[in-house]
Amino acid sequence: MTLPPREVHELLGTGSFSYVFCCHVVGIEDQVAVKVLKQKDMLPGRGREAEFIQGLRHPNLVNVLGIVEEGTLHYVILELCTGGSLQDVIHEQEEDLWAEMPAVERLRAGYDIASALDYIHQQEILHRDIKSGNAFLHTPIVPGCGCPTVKVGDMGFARPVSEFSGMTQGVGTLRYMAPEVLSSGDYGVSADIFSFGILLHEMLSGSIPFSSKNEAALCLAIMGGQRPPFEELLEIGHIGEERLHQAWSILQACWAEDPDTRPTAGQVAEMIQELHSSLCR
Ligand SMILES: Nc1ncnc2c1ncn2[C@@H]1O[C@H](COP(=O)(O)OP(=O)(O)OP(=O)(O)O)[C@@H](O)[C@H]1O
Repeated sequence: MTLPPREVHELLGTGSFSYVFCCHVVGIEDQVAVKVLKQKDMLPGRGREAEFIQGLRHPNLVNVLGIVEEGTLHYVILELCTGGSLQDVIHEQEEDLWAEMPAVERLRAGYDIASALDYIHQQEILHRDIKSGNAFLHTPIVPGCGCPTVKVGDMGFARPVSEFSGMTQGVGTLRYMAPEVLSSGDYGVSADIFSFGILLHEMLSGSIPFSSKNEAALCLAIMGGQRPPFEELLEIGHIGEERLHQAWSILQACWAEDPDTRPTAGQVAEMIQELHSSLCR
């Protein structure tokens, strides 16, 4: 399938591996994001794996609408998200809209990501790069109107999980990496749960995970059992002591040292939903 861009509107952003443009493409009415890859080998998945990724459909995923190889040009056609990444809105936007976002909405946003993870894990796919830079707001934040739908994107490192062998190649983003990924041992879907725990803490607290550490110190800290601090969670606002501790236990379960004791994405989604409902009462 080829879907050449019909009209290129604007550069949405650049990543380490790509340039992303807002475009109209032949055969799709809505505007899309076209991610032009700097290197061919960064195309998500290969062969059967690419089919896997294109077949994924979930309301909390940046759905992949096409993967195109045309001569020297390699690009991925994605659902367009106009609200920026969570990394942008939490740490980089001047308006500080995230600081105003109520705890209940931050939890809802966390639920969106856990639901997407639950779905891809059920399809036996491991994301391998869960972080705030890879979670996108479908539409921009409108002050006082809650958090727009969050969609998990960037499946560049995603791979199908084989029942019989765990992954051994450590990929992802250091500050979100599970200890077993850093130590290059076998890892599986529970490594995504660890990264999700770090991301959820970032969403609830508004703090950059392990902000002051250099790479070597960061590796040692994570492998030595260090995690983001409880005190930063107090930034979530007044949700009461019991709920604060409930949120803390969800985080601790996700980033447990032993991957086998971490909850599944479905269980995490349920725990977040329970806490969210108690805040809505
Ligand atoms: N679906 C999308 N809709 C709108 N903008 C997008 C979309 N996907 C990516 N972008 C924009 O393009 C930028 C780069 O995308 P992305 O982070 O996925 O690239 P990458 O090459 O995988 O880089 P990195 O590994 O550094 O994150 C994002 O920060 C965002 O601004």
